[in-house]
Amino acid sequence: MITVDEALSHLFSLCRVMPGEVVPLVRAEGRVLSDLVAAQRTQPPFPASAMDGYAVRSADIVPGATLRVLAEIPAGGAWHGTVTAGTAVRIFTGAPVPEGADRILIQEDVRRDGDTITVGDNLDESPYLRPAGGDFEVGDTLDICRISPARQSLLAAMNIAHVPVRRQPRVALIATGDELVVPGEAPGPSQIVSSNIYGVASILRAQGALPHIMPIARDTAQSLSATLALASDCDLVVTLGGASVGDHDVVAQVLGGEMSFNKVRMRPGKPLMAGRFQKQMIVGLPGNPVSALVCAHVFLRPLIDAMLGLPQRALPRRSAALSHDLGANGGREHYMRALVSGDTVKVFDRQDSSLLSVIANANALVVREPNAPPLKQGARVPFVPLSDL
Ligand SMILES: Nc1nc2c(c(=O)[nH]1)N[C@H]1C(S)=C(S)[C@@H](COP(=O)(O)OP(=O)(O)OC[C@H]3O[C@@H](n4cnc5c(N)ncnc54)[C@H](O)[C@@H]3O)O[C@H]1N2
Ligand code: MOO
Repeated sequence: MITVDEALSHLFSLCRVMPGEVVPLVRAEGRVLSDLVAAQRTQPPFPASAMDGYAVRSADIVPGATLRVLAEIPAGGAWHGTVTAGTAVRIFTGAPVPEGADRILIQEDVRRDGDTITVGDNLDESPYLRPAGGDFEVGDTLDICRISPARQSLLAAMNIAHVPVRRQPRVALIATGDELVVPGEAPGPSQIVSSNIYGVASILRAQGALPHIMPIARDTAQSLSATLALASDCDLVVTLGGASVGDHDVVAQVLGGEMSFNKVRMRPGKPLMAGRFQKQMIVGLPGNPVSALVCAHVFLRPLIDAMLGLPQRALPRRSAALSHDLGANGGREHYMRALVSGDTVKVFDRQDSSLLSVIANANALVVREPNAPPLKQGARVPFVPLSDL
């Protein structure tokens, strides 16, 4: 058995970075840049007013002073004169600040009477002037990253209408097992509803992949091979179940010999396997629903990031204080379903890898090293967040 870190390194070396494509800016959210992108313009392109008020010379601003208003500049407008001693220009937020002015006096601080303003006596001292290039300069770059909503707006402001991104990996998901039916179907007396695949698909989608749920493969080599053939145009195949040592664990039987590894010293998730089969990358997840979901977080999320050209690294960890004592760990790294609130974490009592109702209420996986000793309430433990906390 290999460690979780070793398994991740294998996954990174098995995968290939996706080719690039260009998408319209409106389609770029959540995608990953394939190249750094350079701003096509400077923002603001001119010194701009940050408030509605009057462009003035700060030397003129003393309580009670009167200034003559020369012109008016709305956002999008321009005035090519100069603000000289004793004058002001009416200006609005976002408009270019005229020559000579070094301060915007907000309109709340003046009294206007025809073409004259009188400076009030309780002044807001901020200059309210945004210098040209205060946000970014032409040629400034956005490095390779996932495009968040804010970055999408930044790209727009940089005047990037078409964005170079990595193609989204198409991931075929194949549930295996004679006991499975699809949700909505009437299960036979010894059948259950296939469940883990839907959560795994969501995890992949959130990471930027395009999951495709394939027909259920039955526990025969022929059925699995036929379903694998349907997935031949996918960038990654993920099987669920049939990975362990049983007589009917068909994934292990068909693919096992070809895999780079087929057991990881972790709990849940021991029967995880991965390799290349007929040139295609395959990851075999264990069938137990919680094992599949935990492995999707711990392995598939970093794998998808690596395929998208992002840094090869494990999920980031945080830490919190235990709200109770916790027993010693066994020989496998344990990813325990837990609930973090504020700076404390409660590890759920029931950790069986079949319990979807438990992981459904978890927002974190507390990570216990192999053979870790018992811990007292208040001890800090590392955890992997499963959702925004
Ligand atoms: N003698 C041993 N038995 C088992 C071992 C072992 O080392 N020696 N490992 C155990 C561990 S750990 C796990 S995890 C499971 C994983 O086995 P498989 O990957 O072969 O999964 P299956 O046997 O196909 O299924 C396990 C369990 O999960 C249910 N399942 C499967 N697919 C789905 C699905 N799509 N949706 C919902 N539930 C699913 C299946 O019915 C089984 O109950 O093996 C242990 N055994
Ligand atoms: O390793 Mo299994 O995934 O514990 O149930």
